Amino acid sequence: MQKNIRNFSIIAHIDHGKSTLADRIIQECGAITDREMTSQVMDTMDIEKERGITIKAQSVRLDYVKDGQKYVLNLIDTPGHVDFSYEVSRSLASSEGALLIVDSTQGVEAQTIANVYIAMDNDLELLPVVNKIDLPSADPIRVLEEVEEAIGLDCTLHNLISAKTGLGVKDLIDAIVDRVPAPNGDEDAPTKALIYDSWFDNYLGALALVRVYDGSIKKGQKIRLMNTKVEHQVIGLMYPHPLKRQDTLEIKTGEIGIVVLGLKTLDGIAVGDTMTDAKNPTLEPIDGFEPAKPFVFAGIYPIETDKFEDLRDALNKLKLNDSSISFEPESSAALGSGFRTGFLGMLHMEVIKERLEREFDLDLIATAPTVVYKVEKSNGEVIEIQNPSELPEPNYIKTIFEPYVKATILVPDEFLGNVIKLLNDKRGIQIKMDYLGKRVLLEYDLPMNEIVMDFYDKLKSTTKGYASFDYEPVGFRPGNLKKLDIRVAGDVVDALSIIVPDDKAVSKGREFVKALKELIPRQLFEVAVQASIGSTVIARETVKSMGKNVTAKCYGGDITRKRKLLEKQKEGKKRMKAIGKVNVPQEAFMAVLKI
Ligand SMILES: Nc1nc2c(ncn2[C@@H]2O[C@H](COP(=O)(O)OP(=O)(O)OP(=O)(O)O)[C@@H](O)[C@H]2O)c(=O)[nH]1
Repeated sequence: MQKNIRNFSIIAHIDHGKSTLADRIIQECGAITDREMTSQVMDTMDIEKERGITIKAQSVRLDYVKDGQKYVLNLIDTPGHVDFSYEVSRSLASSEGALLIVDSTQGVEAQTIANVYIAMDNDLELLPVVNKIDLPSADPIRVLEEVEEAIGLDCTLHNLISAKTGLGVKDLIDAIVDRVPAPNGDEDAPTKALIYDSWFDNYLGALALVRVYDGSIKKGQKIRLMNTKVEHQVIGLMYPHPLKRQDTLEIKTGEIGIVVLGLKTLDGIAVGDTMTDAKNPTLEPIDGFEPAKPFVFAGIYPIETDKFEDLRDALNKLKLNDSSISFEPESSAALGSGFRTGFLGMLHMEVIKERLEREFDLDLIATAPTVVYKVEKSNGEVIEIQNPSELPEPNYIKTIFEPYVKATILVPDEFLGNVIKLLNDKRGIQIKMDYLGKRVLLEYDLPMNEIVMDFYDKLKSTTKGYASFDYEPVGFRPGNLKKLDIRVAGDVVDALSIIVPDDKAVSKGREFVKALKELIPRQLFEVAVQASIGSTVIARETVKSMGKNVTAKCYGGDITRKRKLLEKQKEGKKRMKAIGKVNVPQEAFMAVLKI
């Protein structure tokens, strides 16, 4: 019965306690015993546990009794990091309400605001929840005032909780039942369901997590995916649960559930697509479908050239689970054969690289990440560039367009000057500036490439860690940009080319070669490191020759020490790539991020 269903999400800034609260709600509903409750059931991936972040949205169906009435609560966990904001918006679209969690010792942060905008776009009932009230520094009254001021949300009705101790959590669940609206789909209409997550299970194959809006999905039904237009048979249906999923024959109107389609890949099961009945389809898909698009690209190369096929296999396997990764073979004069790989953002890139190395035992070199540029050529043709080295010669280019984002930043006013200076350095354009007590809320348009570079680290260090930041893409704009090449021992190293604003080309070039000089180890000969634009050299540094054998110091005496040194050298080599005669370490390919 729809009137006894409550679909809700939890939104919060990173570390404000979403996962902890989700675990506590699950426990309170008795879905998991204390013994089963390992540390944070909702974060299941190893890397999630290690880094303490939520990458994939997890959902769970819970039973709850209030005033003698049985309710089904569907808790839809959302990822916390900006890279995964697409999944946040799909998760929120599947709910009628959201708990807005704010840490009582921190207050509203950039991501709180960004997520609230998404929730408001989806007309969700927002329940303000102030967490961590067990901490001595908790200041819930100030935090509630801030929520009212920054978000304009009426906080007369609110919940004060400690997700850690469980204080206030039962009252919160009662509030969910009372205040989150029940779904009100048309039970007799053709099947209409939103895929809001999909993943790959080694036993069951591709799985789609859906929210049913109208009609129902039945076991054995032939369904159609409206965007990809493919049809599949429903092999099985389950209700989601982090430990023990429950089989069912039907997912009814207003419910969420997992659809087993018996497919060997995730291809075509795109998050955001609408699932309907193949014979009696609904007329309109659920709107707002746009597939998750990679925004950041980097070259990934095996250090040992014969591992190219292994890398391809590994990427194919990861893609089964994560359809947002894209990759195509590319070859680099400097690095050999590898793949140009697309990611949702920097964290996503780090996670994938780490998984490739850890789960597939590969030694990899990654080039500095770059955004996608659109180039209008003199002949009118428009091309997309995922790799700076693909940029056509200047006389073939009419305009280069670069992607922009809308950035939301919250910063204590004492650091406002630093942050505005940083944003100006990063070519930011101010849209909005509002005071929020002792903090300032800034909205800026920024070239995305500046964020891919070390914007976040700089923001943190210039504000002693007190600023918070979130962003969303807002399309392409023309830029005055040039390609900067790096030559090592006279040869252009394609994997080190970058695209820079014209007026910063010289200073960037100087800093880049300085950084490289420090990173390229001394060789047996002198190595020139130069920056050039076209054929003009704009900066140069020299790596002096080392002259001596590293083991020479050991006088041939202490063999264990000598072996250790050689071992160390070998370790060092693992992460080096020979470019011509010069060994270049991994760090050099990332050096551009630090200038
Ligand atoms: N003292 C105290 N600590 C809490 C409370 N709730 C969460 N924490 C701690 O705060 C930290 C972050 O909590 P998480 O639940 O991982 O935060 P999250 O919002 O899920 O973070 P992401 O999944 O990365 O977005 C953890 O160390 C928790 O133990 C609370 O009520 N009181």
